[in-house]
Amino acid sequence: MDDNAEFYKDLPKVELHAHLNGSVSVQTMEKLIRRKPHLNIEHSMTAIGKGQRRTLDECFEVFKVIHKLVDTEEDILMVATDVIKEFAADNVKYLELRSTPREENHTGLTKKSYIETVIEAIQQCKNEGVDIDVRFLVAIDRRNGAEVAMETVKLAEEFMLSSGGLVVGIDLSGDPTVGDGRCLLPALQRARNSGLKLSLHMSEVPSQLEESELLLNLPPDRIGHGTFLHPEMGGSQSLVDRAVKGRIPLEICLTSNVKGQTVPSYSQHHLRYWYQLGHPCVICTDDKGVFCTDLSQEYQLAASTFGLRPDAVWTLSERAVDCIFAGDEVKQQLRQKWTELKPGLLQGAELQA
Ligand SMILES: CNc1ncnc2c1ncn2[C@@H]1O[C@H](COP(=O)(O)O)[C@@H](O)[C@H]1O
Ligand SMILES: [Zn+2]
Repeated sequence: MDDNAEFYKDLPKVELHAHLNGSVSVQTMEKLIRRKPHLNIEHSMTAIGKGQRRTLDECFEVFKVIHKLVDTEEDILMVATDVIKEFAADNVKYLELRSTPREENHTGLTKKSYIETVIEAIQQCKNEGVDIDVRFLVAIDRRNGAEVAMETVKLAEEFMLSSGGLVVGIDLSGDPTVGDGRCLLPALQRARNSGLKLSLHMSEVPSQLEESELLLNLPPDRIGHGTFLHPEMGGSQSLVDRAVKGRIPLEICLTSNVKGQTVPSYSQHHLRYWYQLGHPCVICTDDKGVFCTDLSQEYQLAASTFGLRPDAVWTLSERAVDCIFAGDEVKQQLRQKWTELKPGLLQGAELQA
């Protein structure tokens, strides 16, 4: 069954943890490099290939290189439309993209026009009839501190009201070894009060117990990674209890965690712990471009690592619908889609299993 790549590809999927600039494919990267030959950037600097590992620090160096290549509205429009179409081609039916608005003085890019451009890309894909529902989370880079975080939340609030439901929440991300989550609490609290949903990277590295506790108090609507939350990883039972009690879904990014070396191997991934608890876990890519993966491969990896049969894989993708930030109407539409597709897909897969 593990060789049955087609099943994973055909499986309708929900992607909830995808950083825009980490999701840029080789094909799009080629176009960007051609646009900016003077930067002397090579492919090996923008992606981590099969079997390769990097430290998390090195991963963040990769993002800096990509940011040099993506610094105009034109670049963002191309990157966002390409990324959306690639997810759609992988049978992702609902996608929440996240990205950190940047300003670039030399190109005239502003944080506002950055968000506008991503929204334009989403709308263009919709108008072209691309079969995917896309929403946007405005990202806070923890490295930039409290003031920028607050400014980002205010921008997100504006766009939540003006984007016709496309901007649905806030992401907290960035190098987990830099900055203090504590000072970001007022901004995150404000976002929550104004109706923005919160997806927060938490305990991606060890020794963030105190910060994780404070963030869990908000509480977030979803947790990114949560690698070191549970006691076997140096976390604590009270953190686990809190996540379990609130049924706060975990966004699980297998390849990202192993290639970034926060998890030593797939079989030791914390998905095992949380899945066994029956806790909501959503399989995601994180940075499909940087880590050279796609969502189908991530599902296949989860299945082969943890011995999941096709019906269990189906249930994983179906339950992901419960965790989206868009409203009940969208959830109903997606559930309908899953119900229609189920018989054809599962019968074939069970026969091959
Ligand atoms: C590998 N694990 C990770 N942990 C934390 N933050 C990450 C991340 N992967 C990506 N990002 C965040 O996403 C940005 C790139 O996309 P955007 O420019 O926002 O579209 C990175 O600069 C970082 O802030
Ligand atoms: Zn992430």
